[in-house]
Amino acid sequence: MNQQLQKLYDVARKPVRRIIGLMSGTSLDGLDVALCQLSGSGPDTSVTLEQFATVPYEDDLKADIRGIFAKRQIDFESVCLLNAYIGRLHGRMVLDCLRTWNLTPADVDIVASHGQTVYHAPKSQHRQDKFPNATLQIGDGDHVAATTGIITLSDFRQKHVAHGGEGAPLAVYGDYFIFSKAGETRILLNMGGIANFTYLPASQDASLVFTTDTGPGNTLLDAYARRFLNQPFDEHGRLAASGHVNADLLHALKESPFFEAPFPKTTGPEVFNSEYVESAQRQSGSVSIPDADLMATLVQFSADTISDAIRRVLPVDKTDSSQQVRIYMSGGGMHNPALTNAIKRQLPDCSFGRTDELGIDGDAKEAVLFAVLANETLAGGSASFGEGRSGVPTVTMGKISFPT
Ligand SMILES: Nc1ncnc2c1ncn2[C@@H]1O[C@H](COP(=O)(O)OP(=O)(O)OP(=O)(O)O)[C@@H](O)[C@H]1O
Ligand SMILES: CC(=O)N[C@H]1[C@@H]2OC[C@@H](O2)[C@@H](O)[C@@H]1O[C@H](C)C(=O)O
Repeated sequence: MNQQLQKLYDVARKPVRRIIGLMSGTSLDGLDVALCQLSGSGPDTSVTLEQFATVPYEDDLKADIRGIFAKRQIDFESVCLLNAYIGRLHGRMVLDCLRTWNLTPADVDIVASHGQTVYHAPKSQHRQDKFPNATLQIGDGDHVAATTGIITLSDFRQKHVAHGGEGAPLAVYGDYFIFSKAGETRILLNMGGIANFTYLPASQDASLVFTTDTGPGNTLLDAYARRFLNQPFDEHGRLAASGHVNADLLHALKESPFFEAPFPKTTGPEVFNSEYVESAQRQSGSVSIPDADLMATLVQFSADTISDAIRRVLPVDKTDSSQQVRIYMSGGGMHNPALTNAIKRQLPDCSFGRTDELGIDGDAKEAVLFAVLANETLAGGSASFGEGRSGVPTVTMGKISFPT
């Protein structure tokens, strides 16, 4: 037998596994590296976050990725080169983190690598009958495995698509196992480039849980922070806080059919980008509003569409205290008070916290998710999310790369 297969078998049978989860999201800020200890599987999964780091991307890498990111027409050679380059780079970033943490690759069982999403095209968006839902992540797992010497699971989204899903959001598969609690309805709200939430009812009924994207989180705010401030983001939402919401523009921004579509659904910067904003500005006669007003309106747009989506799952009876809902925030948007305060104003019946209070640093949550998905593929696989449910297929995800 191939010795690597034996190793994989041994890892799957270990009582406790050490898995490094890697996530590089739509914000292109860097690679999130989460060293996790995992035991059990399915609803019995237990995860401890041992170490976490975000390794920032250099400006030239950001520019290279932006050259192909979420664009319909690109230089195809760049995709080919970046696929190998990002895989090797992520591998080297893992090695750097391990050195900082005084660990060696031999101390780690598995790397779980999301890669870099470069294009996301659910059928609702591409609207071409003969093609299924589609999504593409690059940064090939063989390069991560060969660079680190650690068995790597990668490309988690394709199996989801193969079973009729949109390849995202996958958060439900981790959130349900780690964060659901009998007797408390929880909403796990992640505000990255795109915002999404997982609904975890107090009943813990697996057939009711789901994750859905809600629309833009920070992606439009970042695009205009680069333009207006020459900064990667509007620190603490200061520019937004100094402006006024333009009601006509806000109304035009909310016109996309995405917001009316049923859950679960996904989107990306392929739809919500500066062309989208410019078109809404033309439509609403707000092309020359001050920079601060545009930023304030974009924050309100993210906050309203997040709150509107969450409101759809809130219990109707507000007087029943057992039905109170707590929202646990994660992702970079939780650091932007202009955004979080606007959401809190829209959802006065909910209480708010961060996933940190549940033991997982909100900045690390998505990287931890991929460690949990890898754990499930190796050691679990029997948990069901309700047969035949649209958008939440019962599958395990990730392709296996041996280092040699
Ligand atoms: N101090 C801050 N003030 C304002 N915004 C912030 C701050 N810190 C982080 N952010 C926002 O968070 C973003 C990074 O968020 P995160 O790392 O969660 O995104 P991501 O993982 O790339 O996105 P996605 O979940 O869509 O893949 C930044 O680009 C910025 O918009
Ligand atoms: C295609 C893709 O990369 N989608 C990301 C993105 O970032 C946030 C949101 O859009 C979410 O749907 C997803 O990532 C998280 C980790 C998920 O799958 O749950």
